[in-house]
Amino acid sequence: MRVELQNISKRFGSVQANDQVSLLVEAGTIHGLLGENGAGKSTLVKVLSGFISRDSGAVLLDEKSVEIKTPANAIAAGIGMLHQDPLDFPPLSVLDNFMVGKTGTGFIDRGRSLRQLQQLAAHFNFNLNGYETVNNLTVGERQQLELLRLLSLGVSTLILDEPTTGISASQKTALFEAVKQLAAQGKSIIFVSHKLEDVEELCDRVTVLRHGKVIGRAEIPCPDAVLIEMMFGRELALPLKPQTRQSEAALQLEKIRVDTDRLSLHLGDLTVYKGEVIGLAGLEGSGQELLLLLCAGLLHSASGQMVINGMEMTHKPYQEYLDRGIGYLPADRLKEGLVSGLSIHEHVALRTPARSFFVDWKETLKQTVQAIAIFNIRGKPNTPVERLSGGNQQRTQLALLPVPLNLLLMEHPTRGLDIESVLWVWQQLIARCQTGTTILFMSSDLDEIMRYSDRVIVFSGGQASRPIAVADLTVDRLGELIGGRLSDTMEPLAIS
Ligand SMILES: Nc1ncnc2c1ncn2[C@@H]1O[C@H](COP(=O)(O)OP(=O)(O)OP(=O)(O)O)[C@@H](O)[C@H]1O
Repeated sequence: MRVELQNISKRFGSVQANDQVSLLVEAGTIHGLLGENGAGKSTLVKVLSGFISRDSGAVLLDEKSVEIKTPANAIAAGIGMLHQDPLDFPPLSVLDNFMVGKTGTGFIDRGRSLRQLQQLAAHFNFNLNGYETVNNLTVGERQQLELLRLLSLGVSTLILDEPTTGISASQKTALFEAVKQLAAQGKSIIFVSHKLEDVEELCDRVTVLRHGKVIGRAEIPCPDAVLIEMMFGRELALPLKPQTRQSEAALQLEKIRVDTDRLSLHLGDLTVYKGEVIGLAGLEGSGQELLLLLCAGLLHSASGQMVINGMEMTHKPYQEYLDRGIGYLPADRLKEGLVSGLSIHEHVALRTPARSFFVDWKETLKQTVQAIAIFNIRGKPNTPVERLSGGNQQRTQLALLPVPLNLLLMEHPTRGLDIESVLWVWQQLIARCQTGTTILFMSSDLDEIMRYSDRVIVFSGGQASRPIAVADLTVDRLGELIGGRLSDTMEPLAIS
């Protein structure tokens, strides 16, 4: 199906999110939509998929004007969207989720739906069990399920909003294979992404948005520098991470065991040094999150000892961790890091230690204005955090970190951020390391782990490898280590 958006405009209060945006996607092609955080990409695809109503402009499918006011209208018109955070029902089974949205002659045939699910899954090489609860699936598997559901509803235009964030390398390969197959069958695909390597691999052409307007279009292949110049209006330089000398210990762990309902984490002896950056690699749920939560004081160990900056911290209350300058940056910015409904100013007030019973709103407003300027946040003191774009939410989280910061624990620090924000975030973090902050971070982006870590620990099923110097690794080797069994490939950091 040929999809055309003509002069779409959409305003949110004072923000012109889309300003006369036009986009043409020919049937059988994959069209990339690029742009910095807040450029207006999600707004545009939400207009097309019926989640947002436009102020003006037109949508044409196969050259006929259509009115799309709801997601159901969009599905009826053959347009489906795969959201970055799957919009499914986690307590229900895979099959129940697959059947959502199916309308028929009164009752739905579960047996037939199951067969359809199995056929589609086999066709795309997805490993989905209809009776599994969606809660137990990885983000990648939930995405596969949603893709099959949309296909079973007969969509001929598929929108993918940053689909490679949070999925494993093999899931990405399977997804890309499926998307290429769908395009070859004549479906039109819109691919929203920040990752230029993904765009290069998948797309036929791209449209670049900046400040709500179309800034340019390009055929792929196209040099990264040209796309970056279009997205940001300038060239970007990679921040360099100087090598850290291993002198003073910042974090010492001894024979740690952490037990949760899902997983037990076993760690042997580990020393991390002041100013060091340790990358935690592994499939999601392999234990790296538990290590971060333990070091942040948000989870207690069942056994073992933890010393941070020379202080015994095992089983100390959370407030002590805050007092010692230990910061934690969760991956889910809006659920765990920030409080939806509160403004940037209210967050700064919450973070500021109270000198009296009353909040000093004048003083905290001054601090907020300063933080907005220093961290280059696109928002006003009274902007509710959920209205900020992903990159600006991350800048706000960073602005709220304690000073001084001795130990920083981060889950996916740059997930969903545009390239400029990624570089900016790491510039700030490297500067912090040079003043003695130690960083432990987990990421599914192996390039990020290789680029910024001094040493890498690979996790698998609750076990961790000994730290490996990045100089002794390549991205491919790291991928192999993540995919393999620890005992086969490297020395584990397990309790002896
Ligand atoms: N519901 C909303 N209410 C108010 N402002 C909004 C709303 N949704 C988006 N905006 C604003 O519209 C602008 C465009 O946002 P949009 O989410 O479309 O950008 P994006 O290119 O998808 O960004 P990102 O890459 O960070 O997801 C931003 O300034 C954002 O803050």
